[in-house]
Amino acid sequence: METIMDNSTMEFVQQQTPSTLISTIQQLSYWKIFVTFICIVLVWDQISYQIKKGSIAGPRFKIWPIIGPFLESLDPKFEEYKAKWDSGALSCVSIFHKFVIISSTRDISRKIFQSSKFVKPCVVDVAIKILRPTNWVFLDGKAHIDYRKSLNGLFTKTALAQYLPSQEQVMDKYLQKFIEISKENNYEPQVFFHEMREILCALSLRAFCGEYITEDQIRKIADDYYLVTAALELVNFPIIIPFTKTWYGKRTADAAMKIFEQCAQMSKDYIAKGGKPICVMDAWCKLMHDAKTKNDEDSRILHREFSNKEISEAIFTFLFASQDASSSLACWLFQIVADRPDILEKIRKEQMEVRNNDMSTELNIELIDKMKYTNMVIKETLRYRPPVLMVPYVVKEKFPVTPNYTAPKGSMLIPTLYPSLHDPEVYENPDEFIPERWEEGSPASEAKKNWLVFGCGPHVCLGQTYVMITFAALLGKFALYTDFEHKITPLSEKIKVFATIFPKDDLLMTFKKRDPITGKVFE
Ligand code: HEM
Repeated sequence: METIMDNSTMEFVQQQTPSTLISTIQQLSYWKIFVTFICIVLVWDQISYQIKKGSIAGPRFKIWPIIGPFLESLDPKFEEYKAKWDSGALSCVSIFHKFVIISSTRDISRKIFQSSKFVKPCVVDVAIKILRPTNWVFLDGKAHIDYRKSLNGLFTKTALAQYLPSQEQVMDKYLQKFIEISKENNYEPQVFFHEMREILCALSLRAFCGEYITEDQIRKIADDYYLVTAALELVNFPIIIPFTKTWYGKRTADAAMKIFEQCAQMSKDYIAKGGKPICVMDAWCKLMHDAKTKNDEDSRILHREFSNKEISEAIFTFLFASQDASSSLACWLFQIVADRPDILEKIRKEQMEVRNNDMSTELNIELIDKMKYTNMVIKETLRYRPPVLMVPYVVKEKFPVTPNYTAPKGSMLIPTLYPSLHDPEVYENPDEFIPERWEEGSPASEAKKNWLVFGCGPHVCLGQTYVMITFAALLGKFALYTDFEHKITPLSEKIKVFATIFPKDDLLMTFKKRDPITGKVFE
């Protein structure tokens, strides 16, 4: 029934309402105000979630009000991620005020990677403090593209060839070390997860800083680096409080960058004296040095004089980007190859052939180019167990991801890599490890769009060629000079998520000395 009020009644109500409201509020206890406020926040939290969610997959309501699945995110599980990817091409969760959208198809993931107008890489708040706000990785748009152009030259095949001799020395040293550690443990399988992280850190630091960095400095950075990984976990307190994870992480990063600054100056001096580049820093200093004398405007802009601080921050980002992903690859690669003696045998055969059975052959790019089968094993490992499962981006402005869904500004948009790499239409029996699927001209090798291991678009991995070359060299040498065994446990094939992914049993292995010519194994 409609109620009709005359003018005088209306005036009365208008005059009375504010004071009635104030007196009603005055009569409310603090407790009632508090409860009302909480109710409004809870209702708003649910409504805001519904609006942002729209038609995409995700929990019908925020089961845990406000916090969402925060507690689950403290201990991420691969199986839970997988269930999320399987739930829809786009799915969502909301944790506190953050709305997170996950894409699981190849084409939507590629679209996100390539839409720098709408998205930029998303980092946890504390990363800006640890990597420093001045760091190049936080650049966006044209500034980022221009900076990348000046760095791309440090990771070309020609440049990488210069770093191989120093890397080979590191491989030889750790080969002996792995054998000694195993011998001390009577060749009983033991956890090799930490050793894998250490060798990868040492390999990177030698490639990046050459001989300017000492063995002690390498060991110190390798030992402490896990503090940086822990500080940059997805869920961490954004303010740096003394003696917390983030504080230790920042301290470690600052100490490493101080060392890199000193190395940068040594490299500049060496190149100024006409030295030949043998590491990333040298290659960078040489580009800067040559640009000064070149009559080429572009090259002078790209290779302007970078300060030692800038170089040190960039080198730290290389270490940061490589350390976890490369360690993950190393763990899976050694486990998988050790568990498949037929594959190991083929690698050994190829390694002997490319060296013409001459064990004095030193590593070089031509040699690595010939390691076709070894390369296929590495590619298949990256496909089978991609170290990076997802790459978080943040939406800069409303982004029409599909014709039916627009991602709201400020939300987190996460393209995933795993589903594209396990797509049964491209990779037959995707959950089986089959290096031969990478033969030239095969469906897998032709499906370039599915190869998202290193991302795609303007932020595509700077180190991808470095990864393929370094690992072919590493696996080849270990296959020739060691006999390695892996102890299979029920957890070996299970995936543990720690920034990247690792075998859940932390890789139980043992290494014995092997004669590459006769195949004789020494105890
Ligand atoms: C198995 C090892 C590695 C994997 C799986 C991997 C994967 C990735 C992925 C998925 C991205 C994000 C790409 C995107 O957003 O489109 C990335 C970025 C990056 N990676 Fe790697 N990476 C590896 C090793 C390395 C190494 C060894 C280096 C350095 C030498 C490196 C340097 C970088 C850098 C600097 C970026 C950021 C590039 C930018 O923002 O412009 N990565 N990597």
